[in-house]
Amino acid sequence: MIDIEVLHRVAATLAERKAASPDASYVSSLYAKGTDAICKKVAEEAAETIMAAKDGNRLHLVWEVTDVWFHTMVLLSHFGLTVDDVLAEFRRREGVSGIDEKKSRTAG
Ligand SMILES: N=c1c2ncn([C@@H]3O[C@H](COP(=O)(O)OP(=O)(O)OP(=O)(O)O)[C@@H](O)[C@H]3O)c2ncn1[C@@H]1O[C@H](COP(=O)(O)O)[C@@H](O)[C@H]1O
Repeated sequence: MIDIEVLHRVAATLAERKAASPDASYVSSLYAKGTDAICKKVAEEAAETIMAAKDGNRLHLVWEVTDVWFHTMVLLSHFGLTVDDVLAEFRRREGVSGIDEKKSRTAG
């Protein structure tokens, strides 16, 4: 199993890119364009993920999901958040059945 340290290293690079020139860094250029542009990339990569899945292309699916993860990490970083905030939320939800959680929303 590949460890998740690569996500932490990428997150650290994303934080560093806040001080970089948009001319020299794709991530800095996204920060400079702002929230709407970053969200647009997330939406584009999500659409490409759907197309890869519908084509049944497993390699493209991995590429596109990686693009989605990467661009959502840029979005988190833009808001001062990191992959650790998402991992903490996964930890909070761990073991809570999605079915039970949905039922609890309407209970009472
Ligand atoms: N993981 C990635 C990563 N994944 C995808 N991409 C880029 O995401 C961009 C968008 O992908 P597209 O297929 O939509 O490309 P495109 O059609 O040319 O983009 P548009 O013209 O539509 O904007 C491409 O330029 C990819 O190279 C990434 N760019 C950077 N990283 C990581 O971020 C770090 C910092 O990158 P820089 O800021 O560029 O140094 C890198 O060291 C990597 O670790």
